[in-house]
Amino acid sequence: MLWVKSLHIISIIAWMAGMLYLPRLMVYHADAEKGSTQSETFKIMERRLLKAIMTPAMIASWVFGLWLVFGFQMASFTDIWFLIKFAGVLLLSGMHGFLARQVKDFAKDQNQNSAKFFRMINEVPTLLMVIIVIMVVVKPF
Ligand code: HEM
Repeated sequence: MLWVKSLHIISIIAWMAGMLYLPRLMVYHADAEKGSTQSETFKIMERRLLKAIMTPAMIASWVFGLWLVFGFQMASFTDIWFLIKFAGVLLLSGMHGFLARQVKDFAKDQNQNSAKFFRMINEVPTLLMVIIVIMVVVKPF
């Protein structure tokens, strides 16, 4: 079980690193001139971060997390802390999908959102992470 938990935490660190960094890249990308070398470099950085790191890390986080639940009965859907954590994880996964959509829009030079928008969006994964970690470690409910 501790091996699976370690793999769970390792994959979450990789996923979260991307979830915190990708919107930050977009803050700068939104202000870069379309077609400029800088904008093209951001496109490559965003695509690689998403495809090579974030998506595999998200899948691994889910696999190891669900393994802890169903393989080792570490949590139950009747535990309030777990329901709150699970809701946080669903929102985080939704945010991942939203960012993947933004990467596609940037790749087509069709981004409509401002740097300020991405700066605000950048806070969402941080907030969700705080809630999720408190739920799973403190288990206050
Ligand atoms: C993807 C779906 C996920 C599922 C099904 C899941 C499920 C679980 C379960 C059952 C445990 C063991 C609980 C315990 O030790 O009592 C656990 C541990 C943990 N999870 Fe997740 N998790 C998921 C995603 C996440 C995410 C996104 C984060 C952080 C942002 C996270 C952070 C942690 C941490 C830090 C631990 C270790 C807690 C401890 O050992 O005290 N998990 N997870």
